[in-house]
Amino acid sequence: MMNEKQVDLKQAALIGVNWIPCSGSNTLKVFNPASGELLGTVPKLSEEQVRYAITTAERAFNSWRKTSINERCAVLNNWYQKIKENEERLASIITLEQGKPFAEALGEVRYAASYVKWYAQPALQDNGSAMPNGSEGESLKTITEPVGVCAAITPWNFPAAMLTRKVAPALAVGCSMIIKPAPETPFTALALSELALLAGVPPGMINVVTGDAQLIGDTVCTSKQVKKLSFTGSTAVGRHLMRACASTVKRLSLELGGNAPFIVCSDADIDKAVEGAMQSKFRNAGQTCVCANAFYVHDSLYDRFASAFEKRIKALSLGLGGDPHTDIGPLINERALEKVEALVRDAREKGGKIVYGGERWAESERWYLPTLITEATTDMRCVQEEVFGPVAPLVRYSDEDSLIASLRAQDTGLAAYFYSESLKRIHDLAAELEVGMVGVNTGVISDPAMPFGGVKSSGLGREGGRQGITEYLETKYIKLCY
Ligand SMILES: NC(=O)c1ccc[n+]([C@@H]2O[C@H](COP(=O)([O-])OP(=O)(O)OC[C@H]3O[C@@H](n4cnc5c(N)ncnc54)[C@H](O)[C@@H]3O)[C@@H](O)[C@H]2O)c1
Ligand SMILES: N[C@@H](CC=O)C(=O)O
Repeated sequence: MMNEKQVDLKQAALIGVNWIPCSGSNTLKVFNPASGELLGTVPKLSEEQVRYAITTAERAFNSWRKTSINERCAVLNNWYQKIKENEERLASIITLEQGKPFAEALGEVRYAASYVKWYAQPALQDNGSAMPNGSEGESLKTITEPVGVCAAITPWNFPAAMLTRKVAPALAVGCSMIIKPAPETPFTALALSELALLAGVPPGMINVVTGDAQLIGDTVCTSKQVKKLSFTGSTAVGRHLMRACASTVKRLSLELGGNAPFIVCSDADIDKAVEGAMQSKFRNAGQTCVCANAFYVHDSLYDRFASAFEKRIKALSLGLGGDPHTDIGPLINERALEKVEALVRDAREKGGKIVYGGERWAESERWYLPTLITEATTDMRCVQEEVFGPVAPLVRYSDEDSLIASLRAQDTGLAAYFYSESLKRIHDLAAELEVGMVGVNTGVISDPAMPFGGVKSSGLGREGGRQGITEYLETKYIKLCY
């Protein structure tokens, strides 16, 4: 892994071909979550500068939309190659500003690149249809057109993948982008955008605006020039942006918070379930939107599952992201740590048994110990809310129908996981769970070729797969009489 000097962090915003440097004290400071050290700064753009970025994106859109699919896909392929050639550098930036172990950061860069490669396929694009049996003298058809200038607001937990998952399909169909990265992790977005320019993405097609979230959000949401907003982040901010977009009736994609149940059915293979639980819970120290949140374990194998899970959790090693032995990095900031502490305190007060962990790491206050809570109950906050940390509450259940009914009543609906060896149960449960994505006998579901997204308050729309393309297209119906 490289250090901050070796990776040469781009401390600027990007509008068109211009890198806007920091000036004076009007800057955002970016810290290394593992050490608290200042990594660098990016400028806080003014409203006028954000408006200028939008106009620049509109100008770029007006020529890029006329290019051929093959030309656009060739540029995306070049971008993919540049990302691959720079994967170690990009992964180092992610570890420095986000904290995840370097191997996970490298995994994220490859995952991010896979979206660029996926959307570089011309055959994915639906170019409309014709009605075969139109009446004599008329033709009925539809064509698709890029929606126009788009805005992407992205979170800190997957600063590379959440960006390419939006930008690649947008560019593929001809849209330009204004990107607002999370203030904690702007350098990954800036490095990816620099590589896009080097790959031949025309200036203005990708603009990175840094600064005050509220100001940038209000400016893009109320701009008539911006035709679509794609947001990934918390449900609270998603709701706010949805309201702000109402004035311009903007197209919206919202990838919001989850609370994924992980069910271990009475006929589950315990070893496989524990393996899946480890992968699903502790990736990025639990700071993943599709992380298993609470575990619902059938009474008949609760104790065996808990003891095998405990053994694996105790073997996790905490440390710096650059250390190849590290499984768990720091949490992103003090606010995140305090939230996890509050949820564990609440579980303890309500009778949860802290079998392992339950506090900050003695060696550094920036890490939270991987934590196992048994005898968790559904009234606990760590079961009801998205923990976003390395805490695994285990709820005991015996009646599957009432469990499913209570999960269906949840407000969130991003992902769900379950382990079972019965074909009938697999079929029935996958249908009954009210979520956008289901993992059956696996703890890992993400794939660029498949639609990612949630239902209920977990969001609107899908990213990835063929569906990810249609989010950036309008359909036009043409009736031609001759
Ligand atoms: N469904 C998904 O695909 C997905 C993926 C990753 C993360 N998430 C969710 O994101 C959350 C964690 O990320 P977070 O803490 O960065 O979320 P967040 O909502 O606080 O921030 C996300 C982005 O929104 C920006 N933002 C905040 N307030 C804003 C405002 N008023 N106007 C405009 N922009 C604003 C932030 O600066 C950041 O760029 C979790 O809930 C997680 O589940 C969801
Ligand atoms: N890690 C997720 C994104 C949300 O955090 C993914 O698998 O795409």
